[in-house]
Amino acid sequence: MNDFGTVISELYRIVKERKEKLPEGSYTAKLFKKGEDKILQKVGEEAVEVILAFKSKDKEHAIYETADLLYHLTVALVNSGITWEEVGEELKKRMK
Ligand SMILES: N=c1c2ncn([C@@H]3O[C@H](COP(=O)(O)OP(=O)(O)OP(=O)(O)O)[C@@H](O)[C@H]3O)c2ncn1[C@@H]1O[C@H](COP(=O)(O)O)[C@@H](O)[C@H]1O
Repeated sequence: MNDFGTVISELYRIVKERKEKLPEGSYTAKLFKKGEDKILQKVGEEAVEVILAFKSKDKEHAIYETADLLYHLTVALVNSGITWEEVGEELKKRMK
């Protein structure tokens, strides 16, 4: 069992570093170079893929596509200067 918070924080850190350094050969850097419209388009595409994966009732496929969406959401968050901690705070506020 991994600690989801640790994994998502580490992913955020790596993605942020890619934005700052824009290394050659990095898919993440390529997304940042293409800009916001491309990043948000990928979030939309991956969301549709998540829906299709859940409809397929294939658990492994659903997990794979959910991870893809979370990665692309992380890129969108970094691009907008929003942290997963801020999203977590919003979720916490809703807890009853
Ligand atoms: N978690 C991911 C991750 N999930 C998915 N992907 C990439 O997302 C892409 C999605 O595939 P698609 O077929 O939808 O897109 P595509 O046709 O390749 O490209 P587009 O023209 O549609 O953008 C694939 O190239 C995957 O490799 C990811 N790429 C990177 N990461 C993380 O980001 C970090 C930095 O990686 P680099 O981008 O390689 O530096 C890595 O350490 C990982 O932790």
